[in-house]
Amino acid sequence: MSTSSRIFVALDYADAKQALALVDQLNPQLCGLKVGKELFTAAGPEFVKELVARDFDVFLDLKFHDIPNTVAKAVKAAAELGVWMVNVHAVGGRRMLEAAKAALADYPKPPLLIAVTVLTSMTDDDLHETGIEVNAAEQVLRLADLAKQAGLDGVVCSAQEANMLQQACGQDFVLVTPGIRPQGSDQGDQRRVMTPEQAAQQGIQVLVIGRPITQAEQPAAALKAIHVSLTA
Ligand SMILES: O=C(O)c1cc(=O)[nH]c(=O)n1[C@@H]1O[C@H](COP(=O)(O)O)[C@@H](O)[C@H]1O
Repeated sequence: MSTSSRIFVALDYADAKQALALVDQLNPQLCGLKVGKELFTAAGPEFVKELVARDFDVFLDLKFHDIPNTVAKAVKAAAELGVWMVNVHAVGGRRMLEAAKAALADYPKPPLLIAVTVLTSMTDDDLHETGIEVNAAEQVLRLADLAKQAGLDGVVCSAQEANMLQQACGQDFVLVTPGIRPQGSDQGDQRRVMTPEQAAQQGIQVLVIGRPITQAEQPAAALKAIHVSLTA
C-alpha cells in the first residue's frame, strides 16, 4: 500500500525524560509528535520548543475551548512555540473558531488550525447523555461544516467518519484521526476505532497513534511495524 498518511506519535508520558527516551529513537522525517495535556502540564512549553528544535513537526493538542478572546490568545501562544498544528474544540462555536483563525493571520507560516469534533472515545449513547440528540456521525458532520465555514484547516474525527467528511468538506480539508488501533491491540477507552491500514487506505492525512506505540515493549519497533504495514 502506498500511503500519504503521516503518523503522529502521541507522547502521552508523565515527564520529559520518559518522552525523550522514545523521541531519541525517532526520525523527524518519518513521524510527527503530538504533545497533549499530560506532558504539556508536566514539561511545559520549553519541552515543545526542544522537539521543534529537533526538527519534528509538533501537534500541540491542548484542545482549547473557552471564550473567543482567551482561545485566540492561547492559539497565538502556540504559534509562538513554532508548532506545526494546534487544535481547539469545535463546540466552542463559530465566533471562537473565527477568533482563533484571526489570531494566526499575521504569521507567515502559521500552524494548521484544526477543530476537535466528537472525541473518538465517545459513542452515540455518550453523546445523547450530554443532551446531543443526533448520533456521533451527524454531530461530526455538523461541527466539521462549522469549522470549515470558520476558515479552519481541518478537523479531528474518527477514521470511521473520514469518507463522509471527504465528500462533504473536500480533499484539501485536513483530517486528523486518533482512535487508531492495529489489529488485535487493546482498544482501551477508545470507541470509534479503525486499523492503521484501513485509515491510510482512505487517504487520511494524519493518523494519531499513542498507546499501541508508547505502551509497547519496544515502542520504536512498534512504530516501525506500523510504517511497514502501511507501505507493504
Ligand atoms: O485531539 C486529539 O488528539 C484527540 C482527539 C480525539 O477525539 N481522541 C483522541 O484520542 N485524541 C488524542 O489522541 C491520542 C490517542 O492516543 P491512544 O488512544 O493512546 O492511541 C490521545 O493523546 C488523545 O488525547
